[in-house]
Amino acid sequence: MDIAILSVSLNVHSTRRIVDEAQAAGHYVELIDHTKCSVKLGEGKPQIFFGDDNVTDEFDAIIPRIGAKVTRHGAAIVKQFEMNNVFSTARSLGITRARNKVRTLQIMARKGIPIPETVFSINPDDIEEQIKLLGGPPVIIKLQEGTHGMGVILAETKKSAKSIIDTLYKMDTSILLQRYIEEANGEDIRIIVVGNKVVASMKRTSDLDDFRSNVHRGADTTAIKPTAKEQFIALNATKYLGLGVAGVDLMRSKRGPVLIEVNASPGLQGIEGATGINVAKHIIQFVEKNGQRRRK
Ligand SMILES: Nc1ncnc2c1ncn2[C@@H]1O[C@H](COP(=O)(O)OP(=O)(O)OP(=O)(O)O)[C@@H](O)[C@H]1O
Repeated sequence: MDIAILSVSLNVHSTRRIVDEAQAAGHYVELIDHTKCSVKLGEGKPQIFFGDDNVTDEFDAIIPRIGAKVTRHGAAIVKQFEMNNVFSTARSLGITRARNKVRTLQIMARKGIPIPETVFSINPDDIEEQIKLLGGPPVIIKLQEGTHGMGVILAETKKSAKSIIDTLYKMDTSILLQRYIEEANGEDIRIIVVGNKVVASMKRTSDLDDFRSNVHRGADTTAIKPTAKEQFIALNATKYLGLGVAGVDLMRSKRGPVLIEVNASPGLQGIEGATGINVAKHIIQFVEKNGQRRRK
């Protein structure tokens, strides 16, 4: 097959892993930097260019690894490949939905997937009420589009919560407020779903002096077998968002597992290291099953 990885650089570990596994399986694989792609619409079939190269009909499948900073343009490029009937491991709608935590949680709430008690608002006159809706402090304050744990704040008192929330509202920053799941003890669970199957799972445990369990924040990782309920949540969340490949983050709260967020381009280094599972190979096998080989 001819496969394009949509990623900004081959120096990204996860991109490299996917390229290596695709080549090992005998596929032709090309790195397409979506930030250097243009689309021409108008007369005839829409054309996709990578620099000067017309890549409209070059690939049987694409694997998007769209970073946080260029989600909108990246998703538009994915959409164009989709509209031209090229298989993608992530639908463009899924990429944009997963990018925004409020959007993700709204969809999960409608579908009955358990999530932490969450409030979103932009009203600075009503902050005490909003904190009360979560049962009072401590509360978690999150940027709607943060990554790697940046933009996740624990406010332990009403005073600090009020001043932080007020500042962020006045700076026109989109945030959400969440109950602090203290009982999780700084642990969360990352489940990797590939094509409707749970292929790998790990527990991430935060550093002693941090509540955030992101690998980028120095969390420890161990392989786990998720419970049947956790697997159910991960598989359904991925399906509802429209993603073929996803990293689903859960926390174990006192009322059971709750979904924190879904990542459309999950990092592979942490999970492959913790579990010894070749996740990149699973992704390539998923592409082999679903990509339409073009007639040349
Ligand atoms: N409601 C909460 N209660 C307690 N801890 C939380 C809560 N929400 C998030 N955390 C902690 O903060 C970490 C980062 O949160 P979250 O995953 O929402 O942010 P992120 O910046 O999008 O991270 P990533 O880029 O890895 O997905 C989580 O891994 C978890 O350890």
